[in-house]
Amino acid sequence: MSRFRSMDALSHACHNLPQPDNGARAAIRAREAILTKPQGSLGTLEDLVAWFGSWRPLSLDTAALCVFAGNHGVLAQGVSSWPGSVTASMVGNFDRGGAAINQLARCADAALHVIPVNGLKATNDITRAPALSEAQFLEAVSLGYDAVPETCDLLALGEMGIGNTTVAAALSAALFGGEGRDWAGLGAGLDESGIRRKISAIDRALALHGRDHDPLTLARLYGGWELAALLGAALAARHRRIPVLLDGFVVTAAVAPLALCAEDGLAHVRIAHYSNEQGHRSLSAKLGLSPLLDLALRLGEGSGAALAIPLVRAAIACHTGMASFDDVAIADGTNRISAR
Ligand SMILES: Cc1cc2ncn([C@H]3O[C@H](COP(=O)(O)O)[C@@H](O)[C@H]3O)c2cc1C
Ligand SMILES: O=C(O)c1cccnc1
Repeated sequence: MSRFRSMDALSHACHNLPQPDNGARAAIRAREAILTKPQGSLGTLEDLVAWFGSWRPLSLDTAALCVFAGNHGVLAQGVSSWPGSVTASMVGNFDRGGAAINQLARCADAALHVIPVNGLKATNDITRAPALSEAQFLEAVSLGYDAVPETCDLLALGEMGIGNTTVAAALSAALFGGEGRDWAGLGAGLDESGIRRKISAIDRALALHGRDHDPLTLARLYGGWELAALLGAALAARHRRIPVLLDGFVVTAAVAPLALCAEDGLAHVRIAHYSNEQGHRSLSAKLGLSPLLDLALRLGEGSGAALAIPLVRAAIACHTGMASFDDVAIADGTNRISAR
């Protein structure tokens, strides 16, 4: 039985969210100002620690990286240069430790959880029918919600699903406006004719389902198994006050409906990097979020999210480990460091 038994129950959970602790944030900002450095000189690290500390205490013992995998009926429209069987092959590769994400998770000291959704059986083709029924959508959101480890201080999110840049583009267009050509990118490597098929598939899906639905229904109509699970995981993290690092275009599109359900619905997330997938910059701008890194990645899997975990660790280490100007004055007797 799904945790969320109806769209209303899910909608209620998306509209009633814990809020950041603004007192904790202000205390962090105040301490930042007395640490032994010029004001503001740690830039985005100062923003990161204030963000993290508005959700939970400043220690990062356990980082978890959840990668959800799913397949897509829209592949029948020739929108990817890879067959759907590659999704299962890559899940096997993740399990054996041979993928990029295995190496990046290890470098980040993050526990990698790979979660195939619906036995990797595909959604409907969104050019012909809703991606998922309500029951299927609720099942996938619930699975994602329950996949977030009980004990983790930071959650990074990734995905694997051949064809999923097409459904992420369609969902982005449905949520924020525009056509296929505004949101379709190269995905895992498409040629000219492939891009034309992708744009056409997105436009036909938009014509079929329309945009005049609530954000969760749009996620159900256009998204897919792993996108719904990602939304559930981001929602669980919010309810448990766990900060979240999003990966690239697909993960950002998957959780974007939360931002439209409630003002500040994504206050607990940061986008880890600018993906080179076309559409990610506009999507980040629509959400009012500035990605942390710009490394020209266009992989998915959670690669960018894993790379940003050490930044959060670094931000917390500076804030908690640095001496204040008063500490220095006391330690060396008289020599207070001060501006002339
Ligand atoms: C070998 C391989 C490994 C990947 N790892 C992530 N993706 C990425 O590419 C897919 C999306 O691209 P599209 O929409 O064009 O199919 C997703 O699985 C995404 O995670 C991969 C793709 C391939 C082929
Ligand atoms: O940014 C992404 O999420 C992405 C980019 C290319 C391929 N798959 C995913």
